[in-house]
Amino acid sequence: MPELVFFSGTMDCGKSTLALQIEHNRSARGLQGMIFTRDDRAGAGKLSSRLGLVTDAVEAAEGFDFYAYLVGHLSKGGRCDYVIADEAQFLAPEQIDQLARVVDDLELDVFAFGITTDFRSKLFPGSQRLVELADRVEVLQVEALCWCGARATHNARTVGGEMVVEGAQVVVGDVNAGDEVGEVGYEVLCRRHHRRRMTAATARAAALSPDVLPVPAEEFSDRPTVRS
Ligand SMILES: Nc1ncnc2c1ncn2[C@@H]1O[C@H](COP(=O)(O)OP(=O)(O)O)[C@@H](O)[C@H]1O
Ligand SMILES: Cc1cn([C@H]2C[C@H](O)[C@@H](COP(=O)(O)O)O2)c(=O)[nH]c1=O
Repeated sequence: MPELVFFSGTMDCGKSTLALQIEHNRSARGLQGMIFTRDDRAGAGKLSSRLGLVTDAVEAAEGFDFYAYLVGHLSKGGRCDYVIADEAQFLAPEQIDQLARVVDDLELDVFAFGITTDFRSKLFPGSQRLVELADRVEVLQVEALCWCGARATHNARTVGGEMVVEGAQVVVGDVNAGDEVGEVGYEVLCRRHHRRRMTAATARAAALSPDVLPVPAEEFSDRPTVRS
């Protein structure tokens, strides 16, 4: 039975790499996939992984109709054995409905890849629809880590290294960026540090702050004794 599968995780957990691996393994067996993406960091019509691999893809911009596109392709004698859709969080809910229709009516597997929540830890509309419609939601196994070493579960947007909670939902960008003043970047965090808005940079700054350095004993002398 063909399936709609949503491969989900934080930024930088290997979603695009897995998309490229699925594509590689299937094409190695003579299957022909149709690859879609939207607003990849590498530019329009590209599906790229931080491991350095990149492939051409059809840019599924706003208003793009997946079902109509694939019906058009097949009816012109084109071949398509499966579908890959990367950066699926950016798709509109109607486009996810079209992908479900591709599975049900065209009987093609659809593998969608994307982050579930935005920098405010709110669902992207496309990801919400995928959770609602997918036959399976697969959380990626290679876990991205928070600076504290815990599993990263949330995506933070940073400006000058500090986490921000205001701004447009969609701002294309990357992790390991945003350290310069005014520069937007992203950082994956565990929930605890996302809630506390504590990024690697602010944690580092706090650790260096005189407030948390060991305080000489005489400075405590005028403080009341804490009873246990
Ligand atoms: N230099 C590197 N060596 C080994 N693995 C790397 C390197 N750079 C990135 N990676 C791996 O690639 C993952 C990011 O892959 P990518 O497919 O771009 O992520 P996503 O699409 O989920 O944002 C990282 O979590 C890491 O496991
Ligand atoms: C959290 C968050 C992310 N984005 C953007 C930033 C990147 O361009 C993509 C995620 O790509 P990845 O391959 O998963 O790293 O999404 C955004 O626009 N808004 C956000 O809140």
